[in-house]
Amino acid sequence: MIELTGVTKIYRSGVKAVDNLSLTVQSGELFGFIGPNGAGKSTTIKMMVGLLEPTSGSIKIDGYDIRTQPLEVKKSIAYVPDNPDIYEKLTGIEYLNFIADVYDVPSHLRQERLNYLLDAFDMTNAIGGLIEGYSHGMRQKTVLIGALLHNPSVWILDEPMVGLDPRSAFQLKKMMREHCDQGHTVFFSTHVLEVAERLCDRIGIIDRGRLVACGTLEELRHGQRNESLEELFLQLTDEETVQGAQSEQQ
Ligand SMILES: Nc1ncnc2c1ncn2[C@@H]1O[C@H](COP(=O)(O)OP(=O)(O)OP(=O)(O)O)[C@@H](O)[C@H]1O
Repeated sequence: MIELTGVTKIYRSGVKAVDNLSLTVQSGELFGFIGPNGAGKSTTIKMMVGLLEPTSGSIKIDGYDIRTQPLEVKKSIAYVPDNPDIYEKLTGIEYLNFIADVYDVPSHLRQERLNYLLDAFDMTNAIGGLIEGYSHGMRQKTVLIGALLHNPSVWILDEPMVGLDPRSAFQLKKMMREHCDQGHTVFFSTHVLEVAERLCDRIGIIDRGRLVACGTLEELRHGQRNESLEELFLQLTDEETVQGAQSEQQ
């Protein structure tokens, strides 16, 4: 379960990247987080995983507060950043063993999970090679495998499908769904609205740091028409529409 309450982030530059964001993702839910470039998705995610400190507000993951119980949170989560920048001078398997050591994954479980994940992402043959020789997609898959190795309950993934080939993307989406069906939680950001539309139980739309909509697709449509998520997204994040609605309320 993920709980954000009144979370705001103002960077030193003065940019308010996230503005009083509150949302809850229940256990068993697959939650998609979408928004235009620069809307505040990665900033929100970095605060959820403890890489950035919120200016105000609180964040709890599986009941643990990221500010006061950061280690408990980090044991409970898988984090995949928006860019797979990893140690190039290691081989894939050296990197994964390093991550498994950091997370204290026992050796018998380590081998079992490695075999499963390497096979699932078609990386078994490549994992002995140096990361500097990997393509973007291979690096992304190595990061994903590392993030899932300690079998965390809450997956927090920043644009995880970028660079993945169709088979790997399919595999990841299947694993995300299965993880939630087992009662766990997945929160991921994406620009691919069709994926969010088809995969997610609920969707949050962030624009200029504010959560402008949150709910099931049906709820986002307000029960009115059969609008696609793309149409809803364009309406909700259109500057003129938003300004018009705001001035009507005043
Ligand atoms: N380290 C930083 N210092 C100052 N401002 C930042 C920093 N990182 C992000 N920002 C600003 O915060 C705002 C939100 O950025 P963020 O990266 O969270 O957006 P995003 O929704 O993830 O965007 P994208 O879809 O392009 O990845 C933007 O205005 C961005 O310029």
